[in-house]
Amino acid sequence: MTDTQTPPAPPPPPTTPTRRLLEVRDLEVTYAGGAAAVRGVNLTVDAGQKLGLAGESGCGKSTLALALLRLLPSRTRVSGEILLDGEDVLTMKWGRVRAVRWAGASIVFQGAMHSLNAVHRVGDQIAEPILLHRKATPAGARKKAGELLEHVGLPAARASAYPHELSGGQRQRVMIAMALACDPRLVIADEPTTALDVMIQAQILRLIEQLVAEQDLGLVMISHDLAVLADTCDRLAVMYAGRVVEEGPAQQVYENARHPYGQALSAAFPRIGDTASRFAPRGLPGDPPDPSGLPSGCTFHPRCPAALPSCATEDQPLREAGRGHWAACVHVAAGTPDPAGAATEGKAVGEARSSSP
Ligand SMILES: Nc1ncnc2c1ncn2[C@@H]1O[C@H](COP(=O)(O)OP(=O)(O)OP(=O)(O)O)[C@@H](O)[C@H]1O
Repeated sequence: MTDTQTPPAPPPPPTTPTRRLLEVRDLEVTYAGGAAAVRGVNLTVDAGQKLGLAGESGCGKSTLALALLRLLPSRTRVSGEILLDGEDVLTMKWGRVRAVRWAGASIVFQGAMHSLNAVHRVGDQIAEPILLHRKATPAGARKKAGELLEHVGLPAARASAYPHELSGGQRQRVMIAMALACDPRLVIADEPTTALDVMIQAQILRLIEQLVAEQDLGLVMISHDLAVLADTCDRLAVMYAGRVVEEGPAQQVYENARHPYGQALSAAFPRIGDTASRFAPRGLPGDPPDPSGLPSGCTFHPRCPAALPSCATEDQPLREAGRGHWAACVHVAAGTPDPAGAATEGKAVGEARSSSP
């Protein structure tokens, strides 16, 4: 060997394997009265990843969130798989479900005033799951409640306050502290900022982002507001009539939605710097369908400005519309242009995508 010989290539840097926290496969939820609220949904969330779920009222977002922790009414039919850290929530024994509810995954519900108990001090409410799930002493649970309050930006002394003594933003911080009480790996936030003014909304969103990054949590954030989700999340899934009709990188779905429903939703939430033509709301006629009697074919076709005759009879699978971007639309399948720009010919889910992107 001479000293002019090329040295061997250094070993590749070690890569941290991604940890899959949630995998939802073919989830179907039908309420006792026959409402098919969630239909064939596939989703994944990895540690440190933030998934936004968007869609109009009634499209099944909250039903999906409740299904994740088996919080649906008892006569609801649920099928598919919900793998939380590899364990199927749908087939777990109840004792395990109860354990998983705080420590595996927790939910921040919309409207903190209604979710908190008005007659108990907020510190006691945060301490309760710690006492139940962490075998802590009352003093230890109270201490941890104070620390959690400080972690979400409130003085520990506010533990002695009742919910009505706090502002809306402070109550939402309490809800977030409570959701973190048992160190969950996944947090589901259902409209966490809906009732708050814009400034407080921004603070709560930044707090959620900070906590996800610090603790390498997985986040499923639900909102009807695509702009809020695009600003906060890495990926966006758009639901319509119980199905995910579009999914992809958050900014890409927001800026260049490929499903006409995603486009309509995106146009309804203009952003700063929009041109006048983009700013003008495009409007979407009609209402979402009743899940007890869904239209045939693509369920969006009665409201779709780009519907073809075949859409009334043929539903479309999610197809790749761009890198990591999927949409269930005949125009993606055919590679025909759409109002948002040039189309990419799509591969059907079965061709290129296993359960989820
Ligand atoms: N307990 C229930 N029994 C029967 N149908 C229900 C029940 N809860 C919800 N639904 C129906 O299921 C569908 C989906 O509702 P869901 O609350 O999941 O939608 P959503 O997208 O979360 O709406 P929102 O943004 O208004 O909360 C709706 O048509 C709703 O009427």
